[in-house]
Amino acid sequence: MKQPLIEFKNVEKRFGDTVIFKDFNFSVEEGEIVSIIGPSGSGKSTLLRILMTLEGIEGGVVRVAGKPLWHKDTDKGLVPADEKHLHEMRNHLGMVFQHFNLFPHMTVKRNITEAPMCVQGKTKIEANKIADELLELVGLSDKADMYPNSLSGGQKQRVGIARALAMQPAILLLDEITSALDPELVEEVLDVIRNLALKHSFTMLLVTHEMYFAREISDRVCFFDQGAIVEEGEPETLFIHPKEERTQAFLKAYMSQ
Ligand SMILES: Nc1ncnc2c1ncn2[C@@H]1O[C@H](COP(=O)(O)OP(=O)(O)OP(=O)(O)O)[C@@H](O)[C@H]1O
Repeated sequence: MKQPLIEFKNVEKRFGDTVIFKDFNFSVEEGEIVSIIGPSGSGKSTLLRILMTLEGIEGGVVRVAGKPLWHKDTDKGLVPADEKHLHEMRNHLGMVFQHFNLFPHMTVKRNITEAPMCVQGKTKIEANKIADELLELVGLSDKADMYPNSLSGGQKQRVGIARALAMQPAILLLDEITSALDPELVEEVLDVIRNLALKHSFTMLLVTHEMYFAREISDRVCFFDQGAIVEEGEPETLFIHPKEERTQAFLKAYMSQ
């Protein structure tokens, strides 16, 4: 059987005494576009942060491309896989953050070429070629030599997407990428993601509050509450005929906004 690209198995995650995930199971197959929706504080961002090993776990297994991110040590409990292995895993994942996280002292182009050169050992010529193609993809070829602080929020986020794609990841993780934007800038960013989904068949895992967008582009939508998937399914089924009361109440509140 084909391995999922991402797999959480019986995962436990706590912050101090607060349990975020208990016996949590979740997976994403290659080629799938999965959206996670749900109320604030339900653990959606934590899920992505665990994948990026920005957060640890207390139990269970998280696998990326079939390989675990942590292993068990008899004295220390769960410890991250060695740096070489994590480095390899991170190459499978590209993350776009809510607040862009661009390097302010680097030009747009350098923001995109930095990781391919420093992490993947690409030459400047190779990295520049990738950056030029990606800047074209996100419609910002004319901004290559500008610095992030001279761009609009929507343009910054499009650079954020290009930067994540520059590492040629197998999956793109998108953490509420439009929630820090003024409403008139949201569509230009969503258009880039639409294009990736429709024309490039990219595997994606999105945490989003953009319900209409999740419904439009996802293969599967998961409604998350209190660290658990309450309900999941194809968007048309989940959005039109949610079974669970919690899903119904959440969608009613969000879709009427
Ligand atoms: N570093 C941390 N230390 C302690 N608690 C944390 C930490 N990070 C997150 N939490 C808590 O974990 C819970 C889940 O947070 P998370 O950010 O994953 O939720 P979310 O569903 O993404 O919320 P939102 O939609 O508001 O971004 C929240 O109760 C949050 O306060």
